[in-house]
Amino acid sequence: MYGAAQVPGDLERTAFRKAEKKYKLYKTASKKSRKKAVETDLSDVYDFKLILESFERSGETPPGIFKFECDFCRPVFCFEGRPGFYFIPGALSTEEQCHWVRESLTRFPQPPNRTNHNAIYGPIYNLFTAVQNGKSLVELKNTHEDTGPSPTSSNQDASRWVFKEKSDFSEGDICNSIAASLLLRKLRWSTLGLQFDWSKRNYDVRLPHNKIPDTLCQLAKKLARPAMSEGVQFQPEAAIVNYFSSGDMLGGHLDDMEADWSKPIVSISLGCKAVFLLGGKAREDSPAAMFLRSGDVVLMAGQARECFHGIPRIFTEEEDAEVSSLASQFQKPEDQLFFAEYIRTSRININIRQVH
Ligand SMILES: O=C(O)CCC(=O)C(=O)O
Ligand SMILES: [Fe+2]
Repeated sequence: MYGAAQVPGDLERTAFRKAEKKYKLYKTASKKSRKKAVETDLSDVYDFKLILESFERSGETPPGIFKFECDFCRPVFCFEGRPGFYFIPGALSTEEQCHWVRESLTRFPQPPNRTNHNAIYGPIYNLFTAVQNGKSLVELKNTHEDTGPSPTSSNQDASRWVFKEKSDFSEGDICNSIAASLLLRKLRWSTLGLQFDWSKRNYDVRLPHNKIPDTLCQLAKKLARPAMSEGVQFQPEAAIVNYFSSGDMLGGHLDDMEADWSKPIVSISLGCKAVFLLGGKAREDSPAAMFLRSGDVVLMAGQARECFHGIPRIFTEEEDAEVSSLASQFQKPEDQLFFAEYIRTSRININIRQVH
């Protein structure tokens, strides 16, 4: 799925790679002033917010795009010549977006769900609470000390990582420490339901897991409807949550580890605006670029499942991110400000899959 082996020379030459280079973030080299994003030519990027507004005014769509006829409660758009790809602009209300941002930062990274931090620290419980309380994850030298249930249970004889307040430890007692706020910044993915094993690039059904939360399951079933055949229901079994901060990208890839490609991947965008590339079945095919905003939903089913896609860019500068109205919802009570602070410069993508 991600980072499949490529010959560097070939990679540079493909149309997909060219588009990635065109849209990725470049910063000015200036040492004196704050580094700024170099301006990107975004004139070829489809903007479904504008397409929706114009459709609501005139009933018309731009060349190459049509409104998909279905009984979904919001307009769904498709590209001519790209079957199986559906774009639902503004599918989630601001309230729903807030809810899923909270869940993505609090509940989704909780064990037995795994995150990119597992490999280094073992399972970490209550990361977001630790951020709110200004804690650090510290590696204790003396592992005989009884500190109660450890956030890491993987290896009792080796080091133990526990959250502590700065005032609770002296540098001599510990080997290493990392601020919880930094761990949250470095959170890159979490997996829900059946656990995806990145090293084997497959689902490992033997790994302990919880079912996808019921509310997410219900939402995904509803959102999947435009891409489902009559009388068939989407069965969410796994989800990957991607967390992006400034400069992060998701390289062109296929999601091909699910058994039935007629079933869609339901992909929800939250937070900062991004550019999404939808390519063809080969990396040599020119991709279409489109903005993804908070609340947008994309479905990829059937032939679209065979198409390379990726995120070359997220916009974290205030003037481009289009996230301030979402962030302003997290004002009260006081502890909600951590969500606002996070989402102002981050993007979260929840993509839900039927595995079998
Ligand atoms: O972040 C996105 O919108 C796309 C994510 C994606 O393609 C994936 O996780 O497979
Ligand atoms: Fe994907």
